Amino acid sequence: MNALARPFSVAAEARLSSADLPKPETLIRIEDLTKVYDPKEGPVLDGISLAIGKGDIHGIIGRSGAGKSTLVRCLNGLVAPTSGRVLVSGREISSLSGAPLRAARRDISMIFQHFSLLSSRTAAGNVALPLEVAGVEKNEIRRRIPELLELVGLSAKVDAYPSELSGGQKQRIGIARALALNPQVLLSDEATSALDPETTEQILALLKDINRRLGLTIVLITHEMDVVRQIASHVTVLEHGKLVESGPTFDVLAFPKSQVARSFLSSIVAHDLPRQVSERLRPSPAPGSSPVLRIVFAGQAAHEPVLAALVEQFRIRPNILHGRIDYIDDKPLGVLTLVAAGGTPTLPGVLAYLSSLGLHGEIVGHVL
Ligand SMILES: Nc1ncnc2c1ncn2[C@@H]1O[C@H](COP(=O)(O)OP(=O)(O)OP(=O)(O)O)[C@@H](O)[C@H]1O
Repeated sequence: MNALARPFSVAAEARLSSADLPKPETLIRIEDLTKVYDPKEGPVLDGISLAIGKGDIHGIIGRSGAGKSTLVRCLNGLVAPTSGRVLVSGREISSLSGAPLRAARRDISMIFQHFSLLSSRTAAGNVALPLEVAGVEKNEIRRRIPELLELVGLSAKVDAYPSELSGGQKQRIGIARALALNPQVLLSDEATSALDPETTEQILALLKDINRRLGLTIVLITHEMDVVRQIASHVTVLEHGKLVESGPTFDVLAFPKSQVARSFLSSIVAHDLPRQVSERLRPSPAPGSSPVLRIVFAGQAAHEPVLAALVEQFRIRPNILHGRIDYIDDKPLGVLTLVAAGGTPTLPGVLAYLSSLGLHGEIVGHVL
């Protein structure tokens, strides 16, 4: 297939945005959640309301100190909110304590950045731990361990101690342990932050696979938008304890409103200009210059013959510089950058035309 035609045709799949699909059953409901640790510091979480669907992989992203860990710890009752409610499967976690809270927590397990494995126990011993604490019979534990280790691809390491395992293998054990009691929700607190990019990709693929096979709902906190792009079906952006943006990952990343989400789009399109062009790029038009136009193809308008319209309607001679497709939640997001020769006088009309199609058009600069 012609590489330049690809953004148009594949983007058609994006028309089936998750926004168009029937809404899944809500598993986690967060209602007007506020947390104040120190009244002198103000709220760390400020009026957060959010619904997370059953079977979703929901990314919570924000800069350091935005309140991500606090929010996730409110979901399993490790942190008690100052006001507001958290309901998981209709059960109000934020009102529980003691034995009922411990019982509810069996349904909501967690994996951590530094794995939190017991160094004195083998892989099998670590996976057995939650089963032992829950009072599961020895025979049943013996049956479950190989099953769980197989699920995470580590059957061969049953007798290995954590010191004999790589970071990725330790996290696999952490995941097997977290799944031991068949939870409905898995919370992931920066679970790939200590891993190299290749191992991160493998662990994210494993989480996605487990999500699909078991229908497990995953809530993951991260400061890396690329983790969200690779795995999350939905994303919530936190800034200074406030929810600033939330929705299907594709929609948030393709049409970002917050600075955090916008910076992702800039990062995937920032390096797409050939050096000969970027060096000649000027912020303002000059006599004889042509604008450099970047078009982001996403959503409804993928079937429109945009390039033909630029030529016929706006008398532009497009010179394609770069085309690229990224996949977000398995949906394509296409970016096309071109010199719009002869297009300076009609630029406002071009941008209005793209906008009327729901496409994002942007003037990157001007070249002579
Ligand atoms: N137990 C606590 N007592 C007092 N303040 C706390 C406590 N836990 C977190 N905070 C404060 O709450 C704010 C938000 O912290 P939190 O860990 O929730 O943010 P975060 O987005 O997860 O940050 P990071 O990415 O750095 O882990 C920070 O200012 C932090 O110092």
